[in-house]
Amino acid sequence: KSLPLPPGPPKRFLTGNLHQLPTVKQWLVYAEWSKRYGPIMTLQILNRVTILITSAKVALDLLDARASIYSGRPWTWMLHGLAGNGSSMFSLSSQDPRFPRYRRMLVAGMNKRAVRRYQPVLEAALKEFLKTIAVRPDDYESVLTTYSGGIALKIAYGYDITEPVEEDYFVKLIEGAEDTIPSLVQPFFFVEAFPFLRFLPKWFPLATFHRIAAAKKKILDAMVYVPNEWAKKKLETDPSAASFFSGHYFGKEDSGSLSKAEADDLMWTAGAIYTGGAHTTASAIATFLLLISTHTEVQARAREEIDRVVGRGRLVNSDDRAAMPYLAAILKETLRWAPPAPQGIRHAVIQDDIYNGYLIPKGSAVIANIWAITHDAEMYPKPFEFDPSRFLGDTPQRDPADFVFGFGRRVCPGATLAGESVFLAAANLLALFDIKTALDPAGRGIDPMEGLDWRTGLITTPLNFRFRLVPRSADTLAAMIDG
Ligand code: HEM
Repeated sequence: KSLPLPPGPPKRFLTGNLHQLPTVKQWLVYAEWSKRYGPIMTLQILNRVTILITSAKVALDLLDARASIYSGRPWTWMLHGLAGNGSSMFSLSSQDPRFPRYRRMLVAGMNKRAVRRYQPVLEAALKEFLKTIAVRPDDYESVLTTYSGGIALKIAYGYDITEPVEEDYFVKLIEGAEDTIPSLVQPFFFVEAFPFLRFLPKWFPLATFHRIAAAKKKILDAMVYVPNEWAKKKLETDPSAASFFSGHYFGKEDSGSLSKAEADDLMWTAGAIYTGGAHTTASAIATFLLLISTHTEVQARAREEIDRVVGRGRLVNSDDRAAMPYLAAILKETLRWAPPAPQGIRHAVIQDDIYNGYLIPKGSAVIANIWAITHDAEMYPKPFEFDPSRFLGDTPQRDPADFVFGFGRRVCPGATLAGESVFLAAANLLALFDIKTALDPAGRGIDPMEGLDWRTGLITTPLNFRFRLVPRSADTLAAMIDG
């Protein structure tokens, strides 16, 4: 206990670093701070300690190599207590007896073999996506969320998005839920440091936190309970409908129906697929569109690879993937250049630990700055350049998948599904369209990188950039998508 905490920006009495907390794109600010304070830093906000990690070595040393003690989630009054989200996969402590059960179910439901079974779902979603993005490129955020959210909903519950998609209840729910969890785990809520504040009546003028928690609880609950009820009803009328949910719903053949605990596990794990699957994959594809529209040589080389492997008569499918190393390199570089979850999800350390002479106190939140890791010039020279060739040849740079999907026992269980969905979208966009920058009224290309902004939140995404999709051949486009 006499050891120092890792260094960090100077603190104020009582409030610690509260006054310095960045409100937007925190990953950029923390990366800047690390130039001064090193790859492991402390932030103290009120009475809570957060450890910020900005190097691959420290992240792997702690979150992977010591995963048995670094795979918790920090407990907060807002998210766990007041919004009642403690049972969700994302919030559940690794010490909770449900944790290994949830993980087992999710890994079995989304491993390579399971994802192969989902091919028809992916192909149907892909065709819808290609048709829609061709006519609504400016609406890419919503079109992409519908693609990835649609896949997640179908796999999790067997749910088909209804037309018009903008009106579909579950799609609207995903779109509205984007910043729900991050907005609750903000360290500046005073109720975290002074839990007695939770007894303030909800109408009390200073009890804004109560009203925020109640509003967010509504959204979080709806994302789990509503699809759960829908899926149960659906199975009453159509017991053969295949999904993650139906695969577990009827219980094991010898034991009959589900126990209450099993039904709860199923509700939260299916909910995790729905919640985890929507914005992440969409972000990766949006970044791909941004980068490929501005890197014409990369685009030409990828298209040449696709035409060589597939020809021009059919859509690209998952079996083609192994024969497309250049596209694989583009997709690695896309995830490295803009990791969709730039700060991952906060871990917690469940016992006191010592690292390089520093104390990491039990209960600290631990944030791995994934963006800083994938922009570390020692591991990825010229990190701001988009250069897929860094992953080719005899000495490829390290696969960013080692970082962008998180760490230790919490590593993303949806990574295989994500890889497949992103590959199918990217490969077929390239196969069907010339992906070009938008034009200004004088017919000149607009550089989308100029003044580009990114969403702040758990999942980031490039905002409001424009591009054009010019069909390589109108006839083949219609035939291939409909055929
Ligand atoms: C490119 C796409 C994706 C990226 C970059 C990504 C990234 C991440 C990251 C960084 C974490 C946090 C891991 C940690 O705490 O260390 C995570 C967790 C998670 N992801 Fe993904 N993800 C993606 C797609 C998906 C998909 C498609 C699904 C489901 C269909 C999914 C489901 C989950 C779940 C359930 C967790 C929580 C795991 C836990 O708390 O133990 N993700 N993901």
